[in-house]
Amino acid sequence: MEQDGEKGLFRSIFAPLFPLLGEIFAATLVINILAFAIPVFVLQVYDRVIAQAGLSTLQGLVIGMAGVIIFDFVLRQARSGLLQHAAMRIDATLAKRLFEKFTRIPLRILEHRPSAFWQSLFHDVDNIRTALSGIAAILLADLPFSVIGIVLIVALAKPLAWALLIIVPLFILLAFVSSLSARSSTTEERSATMRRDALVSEMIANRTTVKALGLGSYLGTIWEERQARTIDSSIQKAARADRYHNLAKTLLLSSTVTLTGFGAIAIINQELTVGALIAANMLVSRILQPLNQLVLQWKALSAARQSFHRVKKVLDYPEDSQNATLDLPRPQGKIILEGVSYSFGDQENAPVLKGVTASLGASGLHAIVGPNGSGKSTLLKLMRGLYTPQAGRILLDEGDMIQFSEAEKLNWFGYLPQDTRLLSGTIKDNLSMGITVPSDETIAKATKTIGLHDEIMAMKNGYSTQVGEHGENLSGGLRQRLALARTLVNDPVVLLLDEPSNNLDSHAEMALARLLKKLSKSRTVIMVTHSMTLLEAADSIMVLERGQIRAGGKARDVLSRLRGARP
Ligand SMILES: Nc1ncnc2c1ncn2[C@@H]1O[C@H](COP(=O)(O)OP(=O)(O)OP(=O)(O)O)[C@@H](O)[C@H]1O
Repeated sequence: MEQDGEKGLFRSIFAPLFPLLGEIFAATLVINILAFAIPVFVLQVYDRVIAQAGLSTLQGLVIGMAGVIIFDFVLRQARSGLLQHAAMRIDATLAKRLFEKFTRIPLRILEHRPSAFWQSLFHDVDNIRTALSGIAAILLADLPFSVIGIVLIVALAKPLAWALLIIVPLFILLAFVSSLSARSSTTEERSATMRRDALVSEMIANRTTVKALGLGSYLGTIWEERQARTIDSSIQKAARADRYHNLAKTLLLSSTVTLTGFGAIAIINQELTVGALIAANMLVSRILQPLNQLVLQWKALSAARQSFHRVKKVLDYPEDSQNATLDLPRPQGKIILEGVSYSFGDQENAPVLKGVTASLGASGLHAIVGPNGSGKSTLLKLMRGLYTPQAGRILLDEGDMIQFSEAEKLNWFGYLPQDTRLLSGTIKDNLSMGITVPSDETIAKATKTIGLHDEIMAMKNGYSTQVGEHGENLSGGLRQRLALARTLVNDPVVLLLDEPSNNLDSHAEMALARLLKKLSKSRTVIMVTHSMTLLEAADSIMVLERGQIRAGGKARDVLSRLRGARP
């Protein structure tokens, strides 16, 4: 099954390149035929020109060889160009597929792996391109044509042909053993590099905290250990590759001595001419050189093979459903939770949510409260369809959330995460990047609703203001309100807000409470909050504790019960 999938991906990537690969094959065939002209030339010079003082033959041979050398150069240049072109096309196809896949993989899988893992996949595509356009690919392309050399040796120097039966399999065995060793050392090196890169990317993402808390020396110790591991695995990989390469060189030298020794005996026995021995030696090295190089290049090929395997594995991950099967009408926005349970990862992890049952909306302002870690944010992500419950169902109106496509959920839900981040670009970019057909009117409508439009217009660059990486050029409060406006641009029917009053002062918090109350007249607004101002504006409150509903009902009743329960 796995094999089939891999072949399938291979075929789908290489099939459009068949005409190009055909040209590469033809060029390689001619290059390899031309390569055998030199040994034949040498044979002729020794056995005819020198033996018979045939200067005119020599003249003809030299002119012919000059033509061969020029043609060989032109063909090699053309083949390199074609290989580069094929590798670029493979890179472009694979990288595009990987990028699209990344945007479609369910959040649970994305969260399961560190960011360094996802970043390294794009380096994997680079690895594949480099291997396919480099010397390793040329060697592989040349390899099958060694058969021509073997046939020529049998024709020119029959008494030496038996030696090839020993030497060539020895080289193939060496290349095979070297490939096994390259595979394991590439895996070790990659895992060490990934651990180091994970630390570096976390450190860069949190550079303010690193600076403010003086974490330099703490992180420095961890970095040194990981960097040392990376260097160590790199050195070990190189040492293993060198060992096999040196072995291959020794084998090459031994082959020359063996062939010359037995060749000399054959000449003495008059079974071979001097020219044939020299030509045979040239032919053997012509066959063995690529095999020798291949032993060295195997680490690049092995790395590319493993990269392809990893990319393929990720391309096989499941996807969020993308396209709607029916053109459904806009829902009312009623959210029903039926015995919803959810746990992160393995079985031994205690479920974060246990049999949560509730009905929220349609319309109204609903709050979810509870201690830290009680599962509030997880429940909000489940309602947005970012996670799928392991037991129970979540319904939007009458429909199970599972059946809705990502496009439908994007249209119907506005979701504000707890840790809101903007992306590099302008204010306008950030407000319009989630909409299929952005218009200035819809953007301005959203910012006016939040009361942000005038504030943005008063800025020097207005909607063209650059927000910086993660929105760091803006104040926390402005970032939060822009993120809120972003949830409104699609005019969603359900608003899911995780701690919407984060970073807001009391004045902005009161304005937000009024705004949410107004919005909740025509849509369902569900918020996770600890803000008393927002809770007092809510219609209903659900209290979560250790993943279960401890209390729920009208906000007034729940608040008075909670106040009464306080010591
Ligand atoms: N992506 C994740 N992978 C693994 N465990 C997670 C993940 N997200 C949350 N958890 C765990 O699930 C539990 C509930 O987390 P959640 O963020 O839903 O709680 P919360 O009530 O929103 O907490 P807070 O009020 O602190 O934001 C916690 O124990 C948390 O460690």
